[in-house]
Amino acid sequence: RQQFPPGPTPLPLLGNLLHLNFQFHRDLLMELAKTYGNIYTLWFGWTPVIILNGFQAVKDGMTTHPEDVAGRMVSPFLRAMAKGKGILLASGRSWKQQRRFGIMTLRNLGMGKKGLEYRVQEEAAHLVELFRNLKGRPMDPSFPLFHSISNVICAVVFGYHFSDEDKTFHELISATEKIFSFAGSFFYQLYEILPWLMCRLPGPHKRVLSCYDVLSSFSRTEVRRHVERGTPDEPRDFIDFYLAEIEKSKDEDKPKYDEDNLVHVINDLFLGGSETSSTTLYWGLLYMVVYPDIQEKVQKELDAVLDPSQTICYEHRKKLPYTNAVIHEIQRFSNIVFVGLPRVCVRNTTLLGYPVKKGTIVIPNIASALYDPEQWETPRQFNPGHFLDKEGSFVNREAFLPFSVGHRVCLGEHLARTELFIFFANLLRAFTFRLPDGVTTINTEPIFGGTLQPHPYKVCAIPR
Ligand code: HEM
Repeated sequence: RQQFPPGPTPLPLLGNLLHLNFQFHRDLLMELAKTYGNIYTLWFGWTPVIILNGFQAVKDGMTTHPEDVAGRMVSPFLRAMAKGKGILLASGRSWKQQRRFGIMTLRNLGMGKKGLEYRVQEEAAHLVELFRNLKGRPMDPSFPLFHSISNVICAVVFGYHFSDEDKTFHELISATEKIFSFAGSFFYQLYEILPWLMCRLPGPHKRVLSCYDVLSSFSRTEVRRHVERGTPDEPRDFIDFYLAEIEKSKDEDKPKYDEDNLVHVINDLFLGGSETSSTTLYWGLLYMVVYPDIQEKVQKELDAVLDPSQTICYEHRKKLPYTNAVIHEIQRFSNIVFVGLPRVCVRNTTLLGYPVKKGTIVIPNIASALYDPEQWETPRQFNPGHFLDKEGSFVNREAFLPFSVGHRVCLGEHLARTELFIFFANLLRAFTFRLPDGVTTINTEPIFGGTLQPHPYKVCAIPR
């Protein structure tokens, strides 16, 4: 223990798990920093985990020696799921290659008339139509949001999008939801501590592994379909680009690209790209209902700047500082990825002055940056003013790190920002969101899972 930054005394076998009530709760982690400082150690059973707390510690820890902390923790459960392949749960050379290829291909797909932005606009228009057909009747927007956002990634990766009724699509969405809600649960923790036992026992962990297999077998079928169709002259979607790369690298000694990796990259894009943006928008509509004055101010700005039928582009954010500030505040305040994804040191290094050995797990507590009292005027209040100066112009804030920071910063950040802006602006231009008649209270506390989710709620989308 003496080799590590300080921390609460661990118990034999369980370490600090009792302290933590078997979960990494953002507020508890921030509370512990008051006693042990902005870098401290917790024991997860026999495994030490270093926590970085507060904007400065998260930023310095992830960017001073970014290469050294770029490994991903591949715990027994995550290994059983993705086998260290793809991007999200991979490390080392393979991760670097897959990530670089993913970024480059998303950039290529972003260009041209029918690029990523066009896909987002198309899905946002479809969602507006769907809400309009409800004619202001109460509805839970969670599923339609999830559907539209994951259809963006489907169009990009598979080259087509699913209809509202498609059975396969419903299966994929349900599998994704189950995977996310399992993360961090009691059985998940148990699997991490006793993998040799849990992998032999039935239970929710086995059902979630089958959900991941549902995703993988769908991705595999799509890859096969593309292979049978043959490589087109002009690649049309992510799979076309990747298959062309497999062809190019097949004569190398150690080919960098293969179908197995492709399946896991597709899963990562689907998992990373659907739940996150749609949950943020789900929070966004909830906050608009809770703060009708903010909703009204956004609508006034949209009406003043945009024609009613004008297609909304990401570029419009520059003329819509208040709307842009509200979207940033939705992301900051909802803090959906709460403590962030654990990293692993890939070599011996130093972290904020402490020597740290290769293989040590580090958690950059993103919530502590987004709620850092030294960085934000009113960290625990929903306040779009955090992103506005005295003249009402938009200001970027360094401590705004919902996509994390360093070498593993979110690969879909640009796509996510485009989605949030275009969906939010389209929805608020077309509708006023309010609670159904007779409903007077709404719960704004999060449910802890793979991401922080709002409690299910209903709203009426009243056409404007
Ligand atoms: C509001 C939306 C989103 C948020 C808040 C978010 C947040 C994050 C965070 C915090 C990480 C972990 C970074 C780290 O390890 O330090 C991450 C990784 C990742 N995200 Fe996102 N993300 C969002 C949307 C997306 C989208 C739309 C895509 C797909 C195009 C995506 C794909 C990924 C992938 C593949 C990784 C793994 C990167 C790696 O390990 O190298 N994300 N994201």
